[in-house]
Amino acid sequence: MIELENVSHSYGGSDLLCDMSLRLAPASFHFLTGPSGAGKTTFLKICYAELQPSQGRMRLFGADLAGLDRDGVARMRRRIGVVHQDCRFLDHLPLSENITLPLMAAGRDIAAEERNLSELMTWVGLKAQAGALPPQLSGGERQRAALARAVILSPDVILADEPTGNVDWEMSLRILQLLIELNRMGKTILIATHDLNLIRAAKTQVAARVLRIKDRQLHLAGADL
Ligand SMILES: Nc1ncnc2c1ncn2[C@@H]1O[C@H](COP(=O)(O)OP(=O)(O)OP(=O)(O)O)[C@@H](O)[C@H]1O
Repeated sequence: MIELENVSHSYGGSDLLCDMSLRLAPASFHFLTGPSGAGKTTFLKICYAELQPSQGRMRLFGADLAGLDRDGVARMRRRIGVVHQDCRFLDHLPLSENITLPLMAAGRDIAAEERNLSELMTWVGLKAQAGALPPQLSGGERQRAALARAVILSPDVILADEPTGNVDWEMSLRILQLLIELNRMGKTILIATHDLNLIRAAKTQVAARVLRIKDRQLHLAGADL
């Protein structure tokens, strides 16, 4: 699904990520952890081709990114749903319109997707909030809405950057459960998080691999987590 080969990244000449290789297999479940500022968001941006690494090779769904034109990259990116750390809603648009924005961007007929939207809003428990504006939502509602938007195009891979960052434990477990359900439907999941308890909770239900960024390197964490 996503393959990084000897990928490194620097900002302004200062090394952040060094020589990282990773292969996310279909229907796999991964966590990415590491201290604040270690480069987790940067790593995710490379994975969904928002950022081109300073060095190394990237393959999305078997295609080498270096050989794709802009349209080709955009096509590959549509197969990846992203839950951003800050949710990134347009505050003047109702929630339902925020969630359908990726459909518009992909040139799909929104009217034909009404049932899809309705099922998705029910799935994330936000049917009653469809007409609300993003600033009127709680943190947990925003995170679930961001997840709904990330999956509206039925992506093969979901990348989530701190999807439980600002919510209590009960809501964290609810969001985790949604991601586990997506994985059981065959989606590949990569979650960046600081929350080791969340990782422990997931490991009771799925065979999750835990990656850690430490000293600019990517490590596979042991079972001692
Ligand atoms: N566009 C940028 N230009 C320059 N430096 C950047 C840029 N984006 C991030 N950085 C720096 O790279 C480092 C890693 O940032 P990043 O957001 O990837 O870390 P993170 O592990 O996700 O952090 P956190 O857990 O706090 O969200 C930070 O020192 C940050 O200031």
